[in-house]
Amino acid sequence: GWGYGPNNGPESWAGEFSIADGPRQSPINIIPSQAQYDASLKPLKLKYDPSNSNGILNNGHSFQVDYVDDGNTSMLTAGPISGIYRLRQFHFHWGASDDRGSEHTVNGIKFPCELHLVHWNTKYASFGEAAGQPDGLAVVGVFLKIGAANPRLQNVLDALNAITFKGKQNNFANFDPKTLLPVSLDYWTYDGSLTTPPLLESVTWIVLKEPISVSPAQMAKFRSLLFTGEGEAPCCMVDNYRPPQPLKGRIIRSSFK
Ligand SMILES: NS(=O)(=O)c1ccc(O)c(NC(=O)NCCCCO)c1
Ligand SMILES: [Zn+2]
Repeated sequence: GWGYGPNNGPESWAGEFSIADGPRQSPINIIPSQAQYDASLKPLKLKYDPSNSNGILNNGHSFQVDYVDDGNTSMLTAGPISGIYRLRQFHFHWGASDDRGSEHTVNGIKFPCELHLVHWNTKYASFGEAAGQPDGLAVVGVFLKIGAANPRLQNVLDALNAITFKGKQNNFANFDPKTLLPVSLDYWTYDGSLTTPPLLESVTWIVLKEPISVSPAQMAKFRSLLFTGEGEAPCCMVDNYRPPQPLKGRIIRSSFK
């Protein structure tokens, strides 16, 4: 199956997923000077209920924290979207070293890690249905930048010891993902896709301008995970990022001047 290795990585995904060469693929390189300020863009409204957190899973590509999404208790509204989008999960992408790891880049700069908070449009009946619709998903992307240790990350990182191997999951209760957001919710937004197969072109991307901090020691915790399952030859879960894709005429809008 697809992955991030030399034989099954992003350069090979078009073989099985032809949309990989589609018109609205993600991630992209964001050039702030070329983004268009849109005064009609509203501030993001995020309302999360920590009691909805429903476990942490090593899915063999990243790890994700899943949320109960059978009600409108954890949701994203306003910003560039209309209607209510429910939080489904959050996950990260990171590098083998601090000089790479993010999926979106800014003026060609790679960050060591990128957080994705995944939401789906409640005009559809489920995440799965929404994922196939052009306005089905909204993902908030947050860059992590090397600096002081981030205490907000620590609960998540401490939970990784129990999910080293692909397929491992554990309880992860009462976590408010709002605590992972930076002070400013200024954002860039554009129409894009899932950054992993099936690469569906159903994502309104909302990338925050302000990064959050992560220390080198905390980055090492991300890199302690494995792509591989128990009993398999171990392969470190690192460099699980897709590089930037062609913009193909898309406009990036900014919520800020
Ligand atoms: N990186 S992303 O654009 O925010 C993103 C958000 C939600 C997703 O569902 C995926 N991709 C996905 O689920 N692929 C199926 C198997 C993956 C592991 O089971 C990617
Ligand atoms: Zn992602």
